[in-house]
Amino acid sequence: MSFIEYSDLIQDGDVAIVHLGHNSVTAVKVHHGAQTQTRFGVIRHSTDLIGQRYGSKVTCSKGGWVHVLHPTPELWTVALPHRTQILYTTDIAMVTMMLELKPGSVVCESGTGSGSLSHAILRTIAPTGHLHTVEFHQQRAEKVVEEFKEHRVDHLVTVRNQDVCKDGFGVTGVADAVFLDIPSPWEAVGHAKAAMKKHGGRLCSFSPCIEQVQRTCQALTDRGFEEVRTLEVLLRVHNVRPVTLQLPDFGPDSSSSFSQAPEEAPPSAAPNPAPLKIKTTTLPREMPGHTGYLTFATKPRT
Ligand SMILES: C[S@@+](CC[C@H](N)C(=O)[O-])C[C@H]1O[C@@H](n2cnc3c(N)ncnc32)[C@H](O)[C@@H]1O
Repeated sequence: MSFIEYSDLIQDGDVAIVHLGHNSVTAVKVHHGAQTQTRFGVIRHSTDLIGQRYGSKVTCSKGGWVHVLHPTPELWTVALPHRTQILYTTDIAMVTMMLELKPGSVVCESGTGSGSLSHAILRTIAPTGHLHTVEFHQQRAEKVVEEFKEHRVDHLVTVRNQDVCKDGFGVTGVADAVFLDIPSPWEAVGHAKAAMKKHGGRLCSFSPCIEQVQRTCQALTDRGFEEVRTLEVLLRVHNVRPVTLQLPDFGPDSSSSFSQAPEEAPPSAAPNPAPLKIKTTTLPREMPGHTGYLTFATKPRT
């Protein structure tokens, strides 16, 4: 198992994602002899997991069952232990596209936080790219190093425990793209520019507040970045459901010859038309709210 390569069978040492039900997943480190408690009973790793195929339905000790899934960055985002606020897949998808990430890209990121975005970046830039990620909180930096090893993506990433606003990314002239998710991104714009390749690249900054966006846009413009754009991704999932529509009865057809002489028209005894059964969509009553603004910019060739 690795977050960047699929394997069929669950093996000792893997990190597997246990799907317990709708919106309920948990990550499990698989070890010979270990057990995991769930609300459906115990999962015994040696007999229930190791050697089974990813995707298998596993029956727990109380008779309930779960599915055991191969890890992906998307599943990790919903299963990971939160140390910070994290980026979710809706924003991550936009970031990946707008930063033009691809296999081989070199990316700088700060802060690393809980590593939600980092895992998605790593999957995209593998097998030849590299992520330089900077986190100034020591325990968070150590925890994410441990997780990158467990997920077998550590060869693609360098974690630096330093303040990006003071010390930068620790690399110069190598990055195709830079991503910032820190409280004062405008203080890191100069370091971001220095980390980027001479022939230019893309930058994204994620901020929850518009005041942060204003200062970041100003700093980007002052430093010669171009195509500065801010957007917000709001996901509206429509409910697809069957509806039955009663067709309206408009009375006798006015275009028929009877319409010229209404007194000659037969009484409209026609039965109501049969109701129409169709599938349609309705808007959600509630929508996930604001997460943050994504500001994108291009560093031109220098
Ligand atoms: C909101 S979290 C990032 C979450 C991350 N994008 C994810 O998806 O998991 C912000 C992180 O930035 C770190 N941070 C804040 N200011 C920093 C700085 N100047 N240098 C390095 N890290 C910083 C914080 O310690 C925190 O862990």
